Amino acid sequence: MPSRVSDSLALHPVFQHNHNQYLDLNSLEELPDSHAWSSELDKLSSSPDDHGESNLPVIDLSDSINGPKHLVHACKTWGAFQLINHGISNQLIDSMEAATRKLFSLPIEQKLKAERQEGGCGYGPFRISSFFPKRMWSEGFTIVGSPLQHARLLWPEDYSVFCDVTEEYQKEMKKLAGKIMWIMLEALGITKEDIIWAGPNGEFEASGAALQLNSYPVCPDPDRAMGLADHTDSTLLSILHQSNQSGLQVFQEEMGWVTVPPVEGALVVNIGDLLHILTNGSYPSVLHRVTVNRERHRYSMAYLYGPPHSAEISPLSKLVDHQHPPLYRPVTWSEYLGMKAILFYNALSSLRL
Ligand SMILES: O=C(O)CCC(=O)C(=O)O
Ligand SMILES: [Fe+2]
Repeated sequence: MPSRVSDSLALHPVFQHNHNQYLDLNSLEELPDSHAWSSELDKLSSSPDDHGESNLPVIDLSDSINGPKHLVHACKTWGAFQLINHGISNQLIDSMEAATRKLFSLPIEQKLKAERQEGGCGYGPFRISSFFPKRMWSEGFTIVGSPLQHARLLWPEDYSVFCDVTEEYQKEMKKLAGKIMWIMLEALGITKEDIIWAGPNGEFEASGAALQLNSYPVCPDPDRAMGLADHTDSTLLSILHQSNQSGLQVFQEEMGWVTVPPVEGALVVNIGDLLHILTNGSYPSVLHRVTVNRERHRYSMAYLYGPPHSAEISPLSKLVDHQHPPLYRPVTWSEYLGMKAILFYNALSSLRL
């Protein structure tokens, strides 16, 4: 049984890319055939229905009267929201974004020194790339715990700046994720005693997480390319910072694909599959994807938050009764990552009772 998130990422490797996979996207003037995406590759109709102004709710975490109410409504109807006044300093977010830009601006040969091995941490394409015959217009960097080992390969002389900001960012994100969890759960009548793995103080001390840094270079033919194909996250929830460039879209039943524009100071929160299971479907996970553009390089930082590695996640007993039977069988995060690596879109439904 793997003991950590990084071990289970490594145990469930994705398609092994060879080096010519790593075209330097920044230097291409035409879209290569390998990256020419066709609409059939998307699960849902992929016409980029840009609804202009997003209606994704913006929630003010400092508003203790209305904030929680609006947050819960957003979870039920959208599976996502933008969060402002979340307490993470602009300075920390800016420093983390600067570190992300610095990383991706390294020459490709340098980035490949920290190439992701066997599906775990490091530099490489998105893990979900294996499910698609075409490549996505993006590059990623996955961090679980300390990035020291990889940062040393990238910047032998000067790795501590990257490590310090990354560790501080992860620490703050973990606190924020725990806070959001309790707002969501308390609204459903769940208390600290109901979730053993929340720990004695309900602080989710043993929770697991990965920090996924993403880069979407300027694209010569954005209408035929895909930054990140539609997917749900295999998390409890994910907290995303997007640089000042739109591209993220969430799928909403009535509206189709809706663009989530960057809002000054806001973090985007997405519900993942494990919270969907835990809440017996009350908070559905949200399908999302990323489009690219020809004007500006886009970056994002996704904090992927999950339960302790071996905790069994199943619908909370308080949310289950005769009228509401449990919809999913128990699963650990590790097991679920393994299922997602094989079944992808069908992983969640394969757990249906
Ligand atoms: O870049 C984005 O906006 C989204 C990234 C994302 O969905 C992910 O890393 O899972
Ligand atoms: Fe995602």
